[in-house]
Amino acid sequence: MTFTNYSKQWKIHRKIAQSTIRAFSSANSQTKKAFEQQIVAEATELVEIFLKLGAQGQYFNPAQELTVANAANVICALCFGKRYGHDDVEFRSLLQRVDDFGKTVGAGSLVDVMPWLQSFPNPVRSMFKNFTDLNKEFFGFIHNKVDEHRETFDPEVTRDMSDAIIGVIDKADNDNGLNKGHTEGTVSDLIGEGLDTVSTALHWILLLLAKHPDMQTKLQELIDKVVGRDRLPSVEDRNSLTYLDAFIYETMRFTSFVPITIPHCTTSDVTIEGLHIPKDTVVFVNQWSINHDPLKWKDPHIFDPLRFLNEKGCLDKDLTNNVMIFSAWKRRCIGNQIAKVEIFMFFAILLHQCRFEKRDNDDLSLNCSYGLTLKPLDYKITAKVRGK
Ligand code: HEM
Repeated sequence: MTFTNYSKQWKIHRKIAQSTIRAFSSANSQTKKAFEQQIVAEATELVEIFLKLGAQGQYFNPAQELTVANAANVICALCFGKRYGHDDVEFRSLLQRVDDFGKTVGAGSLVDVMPWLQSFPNPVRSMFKNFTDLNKEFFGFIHNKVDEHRETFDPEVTRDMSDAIIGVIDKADNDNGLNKGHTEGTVSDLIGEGLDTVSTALHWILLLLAKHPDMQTKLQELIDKVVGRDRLPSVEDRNSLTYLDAFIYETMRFTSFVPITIPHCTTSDVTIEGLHIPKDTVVFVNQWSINHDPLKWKDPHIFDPLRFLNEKGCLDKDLTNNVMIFSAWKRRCIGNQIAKVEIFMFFAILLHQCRFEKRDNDDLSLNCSYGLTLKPLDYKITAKVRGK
């Protein structure tokens, strides 16, 4: 779906994916609760792991554990009904594939503009071949999982998103033009898009928390006032924790960790502000530039979550709507709602339970590695338990 052209069939496909996500996250109060509980369980385990890694003031790189907690245990549980342990070999290897895919795609390829480079041996051709091999491996993994689901499919019991999608696409009576290949395609879109993005957001959030201890203190004072120390934060607390959401929006704007969207293509000749773009031209939305436009943002290169709060401490909706990270219009990300809930819950629980600190003489670089998402360079922090 993600890489298909706009068409009637794509519209049906997207609708199916959207309603599957809704059915497992926000369709009614029961699904909302189940989704939230799943995140709480993963975030609580993540707290334990961080505290263990940070025992006796040791410093650690949080990257892998963040990816496993979010990716393995939230997205894969939704898609496959299976939760993976933090040391699971099968899962670690899937994560490696997704990471390599991100790096290869993000590196850009001259093959895009000079397809004849594929015809003779050269470094660009090798990279393109790697990319093709990675795709094959990743789809092989998804294909096996979906096939296991097909073999044990029971129309009376929908165990997870894979079952739901099989039910609507494979077993559908009506001829909606979709076939079994679209079932695997939908599952791989959800896994592929949901894996890397949310954990990258959390990766930046931890870095920025450790880099700005004064902000971390203010966030923790607020969370203690609203939630107290006797229970964990919940989604219901969100309206009273606007500073947390402001911090999340500012992280998304400031880092713009999905700097450009998936490639799109003009469906007709178009002229924008005098610039002629012919039909079938590949175009991208430059989200980074929108999020750093000095005409829209005061001091765009300064990290300042308070820019999103008005004098009453409420979120300024006009400003939060201006943050461009999920793209816009017809191809806007369909996982944006679950992503926001996931990020908020992980962030709130980690903040409530731990204090994150950097080494005194470490400035924590804001430079990033370039892939499909912009990730912080490896950094180390420690986590200290927050008392009652
Ligand atoms: C912070 C987290 C996330 C960010 C920043 C993000 C961002 C994006 C962006 C920029 C696009 C491309 C839109 C375009 O090409 O114009 C996209 C597409 C998509 N995203 Fe997300 N995403 C996130 C999380 C998720 C999650 C959790 C899921 C699903 C479980 C998901 C599923 C999708 C799908 C299926 C598409 C393709 C939509 C289409 O082609 O119509 N995303 N996302």
